[in-house]
Amino acid sequence: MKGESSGLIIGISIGVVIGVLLAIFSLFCFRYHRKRSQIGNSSSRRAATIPIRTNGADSCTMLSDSTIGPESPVKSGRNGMSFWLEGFRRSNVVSASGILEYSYKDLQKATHNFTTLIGQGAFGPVYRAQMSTGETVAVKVLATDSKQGEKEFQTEVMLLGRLHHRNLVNLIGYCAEKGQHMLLYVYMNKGSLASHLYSEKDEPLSWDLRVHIVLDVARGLEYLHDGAVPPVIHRDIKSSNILLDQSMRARVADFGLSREEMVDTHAVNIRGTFGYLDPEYISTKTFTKKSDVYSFGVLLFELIAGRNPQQGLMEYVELAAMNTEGKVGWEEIVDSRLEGKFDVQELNEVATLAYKCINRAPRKRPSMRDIVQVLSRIVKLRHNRKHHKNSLSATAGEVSIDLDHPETRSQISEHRREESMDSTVDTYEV
Ligand SMILES: Nc1ncnc2c1ncn2[C@@H]1O[C@H](COP(=O)(O)OP(=O)(O)OP(=O)(O)O)[C@@H](O)[C@H]1O
Repeated sequence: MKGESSGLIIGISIGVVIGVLLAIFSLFCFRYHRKRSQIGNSSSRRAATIPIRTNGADSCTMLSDSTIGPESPVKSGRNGMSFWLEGFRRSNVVSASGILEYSYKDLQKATHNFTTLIGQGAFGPVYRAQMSTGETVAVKVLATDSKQGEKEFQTEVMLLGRLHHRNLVNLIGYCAEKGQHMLLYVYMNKGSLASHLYSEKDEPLSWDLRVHIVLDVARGLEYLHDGAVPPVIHRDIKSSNILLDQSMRARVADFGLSREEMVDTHAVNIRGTFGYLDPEYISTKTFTKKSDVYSFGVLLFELIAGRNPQQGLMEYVELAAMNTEGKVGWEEIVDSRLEGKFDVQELNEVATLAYKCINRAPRKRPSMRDIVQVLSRIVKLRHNRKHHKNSLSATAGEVSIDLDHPETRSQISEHRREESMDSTVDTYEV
């Protein structure tokens, strides 16, 4: 009898242990499958929502974008299992939009307890963060007292999670913890275009570089207007929202004021920055792609004249246009820091384009696609001219070159930088 009851107890115990083990095993399987299907959904959602342009440039951009770091969901998402394990190791979670979520603790460490301030925007401070992977990123902390913070945050994560282009400052992660909202962006280590235009300590930007920069900006905007589905209007194009990377390639930043066209065509308040605002928008309160084109036109004139639009740039432009009828003779407004080193024909072509962008009638303004075509053509012609000149001097062949001379060395490195830019422009060509 005693033997029977102890046998029963042992049997029940074994049964319970097996049951518990089975339960743990099935829970593990369930979590594993759920995670995999989430990853699958997230990558298929990305594939469905990230627009692919007819020329394929953006799909290529997204996959080959050099700034997409090792933590990029795009890169990691290709291998669901390794991504899941990696995510676990780093304690980063993938949000619904496919953007990585970071913990407050990790960001606190990466910014040395938020002491690495690089700037202050309307929505709060921006810090440089050194991640444990070695990657440097910019962390924008949305001010907690900002009324628009919450909405802004949600809009940015949702929008930027699906927007990727080599000429946009792409969002790479976010943090929503301890009542704080933070956005992590690709770090642009040469700072803003505005700082280069107006800082005394920086070398003045050359004319050639200015044209490359506006072409980069135009491509970023063209993607937002014509590549993204639904289209995105930036709403705050200005020189402080154009950031430059190590090789002085430009990207459009700060989508704090971006809205999807279909969601918000009739904003109640005036948004944007004084000096860049489309007068038509101010009178009708309706923001369209052509309002971005207007701001882009102001930016073009800002680069030509090296003058701040908030300090009478457009009055200056209108005065010059009275003499030129908007077509030629724009030399008189050129930035004196260029010291006359610019191509007059290029200058007049860029200024004529800028003048069309700021036309009072929005329908008379070109589209961003038209603008990209005009600027690409200018750069391509310059490239051809240079090649022609180089081949002529090569055939002449009578110049002896001292490779050790410092001036020759600096000319060679400048030439290499231009060649690298020109070759990138060629791959951009529509
Ligand atoms: N990804 C980034 N990489 C490097 N620096 C950045 C980055 N993002 C922002 N910054 C710097 O941080 C500063 C603040 O940027 P932020 O975009 O918040 O505001 P802003 O564009 O200057 O002003 P506003 O908010 O009024 O548009 C700027 O000086 C900018 O140069």
